[in-house]
Amino acid sequence: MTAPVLAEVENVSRYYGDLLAVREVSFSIRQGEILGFLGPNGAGKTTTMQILSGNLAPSGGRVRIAGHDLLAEPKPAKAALGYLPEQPPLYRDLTVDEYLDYCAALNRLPRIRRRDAREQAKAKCGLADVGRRLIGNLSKGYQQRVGIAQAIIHLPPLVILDEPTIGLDPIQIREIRSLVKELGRDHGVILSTHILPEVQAVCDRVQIIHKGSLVLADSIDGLARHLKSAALLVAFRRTPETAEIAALPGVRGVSPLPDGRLRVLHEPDRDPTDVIVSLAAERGWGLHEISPERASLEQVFVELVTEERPAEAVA
Ligand SMILES: Nc1ncnc2c1ncn2[C@@H]1O[C@H](COP(=O)(O)OP(=O)(O)OP(=O)(O)O)[C@@H](O)[C@H]1O
Repeated sequence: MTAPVLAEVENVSRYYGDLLAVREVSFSIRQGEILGFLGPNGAGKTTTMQILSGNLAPSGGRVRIAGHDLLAEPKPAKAALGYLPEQPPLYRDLTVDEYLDYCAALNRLPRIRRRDAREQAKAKCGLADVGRRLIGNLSKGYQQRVGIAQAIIHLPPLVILDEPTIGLDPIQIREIRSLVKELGRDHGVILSTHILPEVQAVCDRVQIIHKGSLVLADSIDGLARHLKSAALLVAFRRTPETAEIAALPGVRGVSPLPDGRLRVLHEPDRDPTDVIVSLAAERGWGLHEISPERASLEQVFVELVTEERPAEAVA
């Protein structure tokens, strides 16, 4: 059975004055998915997250959360989502328990359920031992856990996290990422980030936003496959002069690698594999490896966001 759709975003745009910060963005997320919303600084991630969470009105388009239109039926729509903004709304002078009680009340949980909700959220976020500590005295990593706990205290099906690991040290980053992954078991999660390995480590799907437009929507594996590499890795038993390979049609350059292989850069639509294979047989080069080089996710990201793409290119 297909999991229910938790959020549907249709052609959402947002202007700030004359600046079109988000341009006709559409996507959806189902229960059990962790969707990475990836983009460089200023791409429009926070604006999109604020719109999705009902904190900012779109200039155009529509958002439905758990089947409820966010503008027409804000109460049930907002009850179905939890939101961790880029700047978590923490009160430094409250204890963790006091703050989470307050958040439970804000989310209109019946008084009788608040204590259980607080304890469950603390348990999920690794906060069981710090309920009586002042938030201001906690480490940044623990403060972020409190931020996540407030987002899930009312058990929303959808959780939206805007840059949850920003400003954390490497150990805290690892802990928060594994917490996000755990959240993905019970909730649909939208994770906004500018860090590609974060998406790789945590998400099932990715959407790349650049200058307000989605430039790619794919699975994590699909993202890696998305850009065909325009280079071959070639190994011979008797390596020819690089000039011989460099002279082949479509070849842009040849560079020897430290492990003895050659990296043959070629024009994307002129793969010289067949020519190299037959020449190697003819000239006795002893070809024993020839394979396309796989672009790393970093390369894919850089290529996608540094080239201008028409809107139709969005998957
Ligand atoms: N309140 C605002 N008024 C005017 N322009 C804004 C406002 N908020 C954001 N912008 C602009 O809109 C664009 C998108 O910003 P947004 O914060 O959504 O991007 P982002 O991808 O979240 O980046 P970052 O990670 O740096 O926050 C940027 O050019 C930004 O300067």
